[in-house]
Amino acid sequence: METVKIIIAGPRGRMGREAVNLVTNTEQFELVAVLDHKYDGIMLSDIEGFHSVSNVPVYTEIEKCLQETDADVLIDLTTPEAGPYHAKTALNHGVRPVVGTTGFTKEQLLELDEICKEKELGCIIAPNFAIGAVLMMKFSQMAAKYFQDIEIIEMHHDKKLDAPSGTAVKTAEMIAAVRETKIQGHPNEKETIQGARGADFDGMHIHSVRLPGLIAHQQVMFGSDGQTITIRHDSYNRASFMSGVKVAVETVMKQNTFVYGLENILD
Ligand SMILES: NC(=O)c1ccc[n+]([C@@H]2O[C@H](COP(=O)([O-])OP(=O)(O)OC[C@H]3O[C@@H](n4cnc5c(N)ncnc54)[C@H](O)[C@@H]3O)[C@@H](O)[C@H]2O)c1
Ligand SMILES: O=C(O)C1=N[C@H](C(=O)O)CCC1
Repeated sequence: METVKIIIAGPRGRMGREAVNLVTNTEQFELVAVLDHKYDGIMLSDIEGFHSVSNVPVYTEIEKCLQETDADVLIDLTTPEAGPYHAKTALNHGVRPVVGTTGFTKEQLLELDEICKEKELGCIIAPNFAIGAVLMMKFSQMAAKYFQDIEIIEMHHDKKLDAPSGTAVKTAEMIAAVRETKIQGHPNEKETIQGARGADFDGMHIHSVRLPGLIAHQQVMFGSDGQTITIRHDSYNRASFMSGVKVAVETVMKQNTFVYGLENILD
């Protein structure tokens, strides 16, 4: 495999730091630039925590970064505001996005799909890069064929911007694809405190927990007469996401389509 030249957006973030580690420690990957919202024009090695990373310029403007850098892939680990624009701009410059940033709307996903078709380029949007989380979603989809009453409880650290999590939305979408719409609970149920029953997705309920101490966790509960099943995944650190990022970068170089969800590229 030829060396893959990579830009990372959000390098100083919790995920971005892990991604810099991954890229700089993977033989066939090369970090060619980073995109931040400050420190334009300096080198990454001048920033605390990155002294050993040599020859990587910092940009604050994506257009300039893409024009001045010869890159194959943009890994985006930023915010729901910045991520969609970064992915779109990368594609328009012939650079393939691998996006971990969550909080994209359906319309934004559709637009990226259209640009991929037009440009014949690959793009991977993965709400969760942890292989265990992908299995949790697939197992939940399997269980939903037999258990139609479902509550999704996602639990994250309290610095998270979007709710529900991208993983919870993706799980609900995967379940909705195999389950007939069902309005759950008592037909006359009423919330005496707004939000008590969580968000409604096709009759399923999604509950978002935010607490310091947590990283990324989700349990999907299924109920039927006299029995329940709980399918749960826990990420205890952000290294848990990196094998998925590596597979996504390798895969996006080989295909020219839009992919939403790591389950679509894992064997
Ligand atoms: N897909 C996954 O497996 C996965 C796992 C963890 C987190 N996430 C998602 O990844 C994103 C980042 O998470 P995090 O915990 O690292 O957040 P974070 O707040 O620690 O990091 C985000 C970084 O993005 C930078 N940033 C913000 N706006 C920017 C811009 N316009 N240009 C360049 N950089 C910008 C910030 O300075 C910050 O360093 C979130 O959307 C989160 O939900 C996804
Ligand atoms: O830390 C976060 O933020 C995470 N977000 C993703 C989501 O929204 O599903 C995945 C796990 C970590």
